Amino acid sequence: MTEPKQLAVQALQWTGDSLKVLDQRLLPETIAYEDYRDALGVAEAIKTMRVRGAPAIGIAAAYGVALSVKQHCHDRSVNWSDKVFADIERLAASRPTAVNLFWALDRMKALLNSQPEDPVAATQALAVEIHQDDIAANHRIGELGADIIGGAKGVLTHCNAGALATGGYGTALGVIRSACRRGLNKVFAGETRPWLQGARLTVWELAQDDIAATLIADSAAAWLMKSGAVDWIVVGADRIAANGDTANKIGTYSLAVLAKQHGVKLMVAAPLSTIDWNLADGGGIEIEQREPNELLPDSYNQESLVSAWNPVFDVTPVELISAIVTERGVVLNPSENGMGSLKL
Ligand SMILES: CSC[C@H]1O[C@H](OP(=O)(O)O)[C@H](O)[C@@H]1O
Repeated sequence: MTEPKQLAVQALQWTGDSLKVLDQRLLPETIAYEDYRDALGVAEAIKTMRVRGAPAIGIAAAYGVALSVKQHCHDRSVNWSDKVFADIERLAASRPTAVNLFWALDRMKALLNSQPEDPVAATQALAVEIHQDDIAANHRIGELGADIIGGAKGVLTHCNAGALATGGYGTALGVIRSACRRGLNKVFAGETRPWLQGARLTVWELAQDDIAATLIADSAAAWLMKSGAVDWIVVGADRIAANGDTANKIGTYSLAVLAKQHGVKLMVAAPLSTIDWNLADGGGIEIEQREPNELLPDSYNQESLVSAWNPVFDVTPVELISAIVTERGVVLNPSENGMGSLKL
């Protein structure tokens, strides 16, 4: 079994005093990194989806806090931590659904409230730790997920839950990478309208690792399942409630309903930082609504009669999920077995 290689192109790179962010709006045609030195810039990079993907959003926010501390902590004229906590609120307001953002900010706030002797070094070290822990978690998730889907005829994934959405290696794509190293040779990716994370990011990312993927239109998923070509759907997550209900990219819920109809199993692959233990079920998950112009062709944008409804996540009830895979372990049939085995 060959060692997994780190994807050459990474969503985030910490330079020691700035955060380089790959602008994913430009992929796959253009690989361009932007350099951020303050929290406001990082918040904007998250809001505009230069960086996207639940774990990657959390990691970027952690670096944003470290940049804020570096920027403000030498300003002895005011209580510098007030400025940092104001920046933390701006980071928290960038996108609402991925709980990893708030999980990372809570860890940074707890560190700051402990009043470390060297807050610059301490916050940078924690941000790096969050980043590296995510990569390690993804490799573990990949292996545990591959143990389950081993021997699958084919796998369908949705959106991009890869190295581009995480610290590296990926969650759903981590499972696919690990399974491909064990012989999986049929991977399908949904285009994932309207932002096209599948068509622009997933098939491109997998190709960087010499993994061939077949792109399908989102509307072709049912016909693909009926053909018998796939026996698993593997996706990431943005927020998993305590009962296992899962928020993920819009279209995941319809894939789950279709999977049940066709005897296909659904796997959710996510680090523990994606589980919101404070939320009993998925009913309370805030679903991000993005601008209509991300969906509407430009020609319609001037037409007042034409509008667009653009929720960018949906919630899959736990009853439709066959396996939830985390770095701490796997829950099979979570609606029957519960999520307790994943809790500290
Ligand atoms: C590894 S989690 C990636 C997760 O985030 C994506 O959403 P977005 O591209 O809008 O940030 C999508 O839901 C993926 O499953």
